[in-house]
Amino acid sequence: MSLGSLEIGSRLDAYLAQAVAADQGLADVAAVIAACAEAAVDVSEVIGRGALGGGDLAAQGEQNSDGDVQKALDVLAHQRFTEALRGAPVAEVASEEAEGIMLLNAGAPLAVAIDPLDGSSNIGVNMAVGSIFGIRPVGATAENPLSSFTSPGTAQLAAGFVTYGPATSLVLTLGFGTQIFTLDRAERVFRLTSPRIEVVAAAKEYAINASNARHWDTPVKAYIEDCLAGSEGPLDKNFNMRWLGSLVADAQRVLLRGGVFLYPGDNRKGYAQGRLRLLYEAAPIAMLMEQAGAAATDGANRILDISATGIHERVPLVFGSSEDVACVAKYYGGRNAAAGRSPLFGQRGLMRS
Ligand SMILES: O=P(O)(O)OC[C@H]1O[C@](O)(COP(=O)(O)O)[C@@H](O)[C@@H]1O
Ligand SMILES: [Mg+2]
Ligand SMILES: [Mg+2]
Repeated sequence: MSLGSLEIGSRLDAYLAQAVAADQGLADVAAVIAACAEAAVDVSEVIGRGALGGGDLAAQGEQNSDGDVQKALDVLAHQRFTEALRGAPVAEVASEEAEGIMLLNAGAPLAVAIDPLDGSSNIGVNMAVGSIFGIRPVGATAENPLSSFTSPGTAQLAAGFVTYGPATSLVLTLGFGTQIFTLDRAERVFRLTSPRIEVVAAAKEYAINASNARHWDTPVKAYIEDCLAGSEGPLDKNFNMRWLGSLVADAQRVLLRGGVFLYPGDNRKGYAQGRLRLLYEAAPIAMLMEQAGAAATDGANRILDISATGIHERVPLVFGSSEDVACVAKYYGGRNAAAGRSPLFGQRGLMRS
């Protein structure tokens, strides 16, 4: 489907109506997106009031499924999103903030994986956070709700994330390109502001939490060492580095400016598969990236081809400009960018350690 005559500034509901008019099969998906958008407007208002809201959004509570301490805003966003999804054609929800699969409307056709509040370490310091969702058909085995979530990311019908930053934006795909909508706060509606994102094939910016450098595996150490070498190294370009501590904000920058994001597996206890979760972080972001001409891999496999076996499963995640991601994948394959230097990992100081 193409966007037809929709203009910049069109409301999200008009966009969804046009999608449904072109393909009736998208009606349920559109209803779920509208529910997520409604919840996002409420969450955005709470975040926008900040300390004036009367409560401490960073107040710590219980541990979630992953062992992270939940903050008040994690819980509030989880409640608001699941409440909105209850009013949509959703049978099952896999949320970061709930241990098991939540059963909503029996017999409904869709299942949703959500990270209600992404970038939790930014709560309370007035920095960007977000919400991420991936929408899938309910699995073949109704008695086994997990079956809705064990198909590969290619089964997703739509995916999106909301960034609560200086502006609140909704980055969305229904499988025909990636669009960005911006929240019109006065009217409490999202309006189309970027009809078709096209990520540049290569850029000079990478994002990684460098404080973990000593724990990285050889391919990641080699790649980052070569980034740091700039134009004097095999990659032959000078890089900039950004790490916002919020996957959605880093992903939005990559969509708009290109570059590469890495959260690899590392040698810390519990981090063999990195930190990010396949169902409600990596798979939705991967769909948005691919729909914008970018790529996402775990180093060896396309993220969208990977199937989860549990709802909170982690996966090493590298995404961004297609040539940059392909370059990182070469390092994982034991080669680096410099022709004739393979196998290379004994040649450079960092790699000999
Ligand atoms: O603190 P670290 O290890 O740099 O991890 C940061 C990453 O963790 C996350 O905060 C994980 O998401 P949650 O906040 O939803 O748990 C990402 O948004 C971010 O990219
Ligand atoms: Mg997250
Ligand atoms: Mg979260």
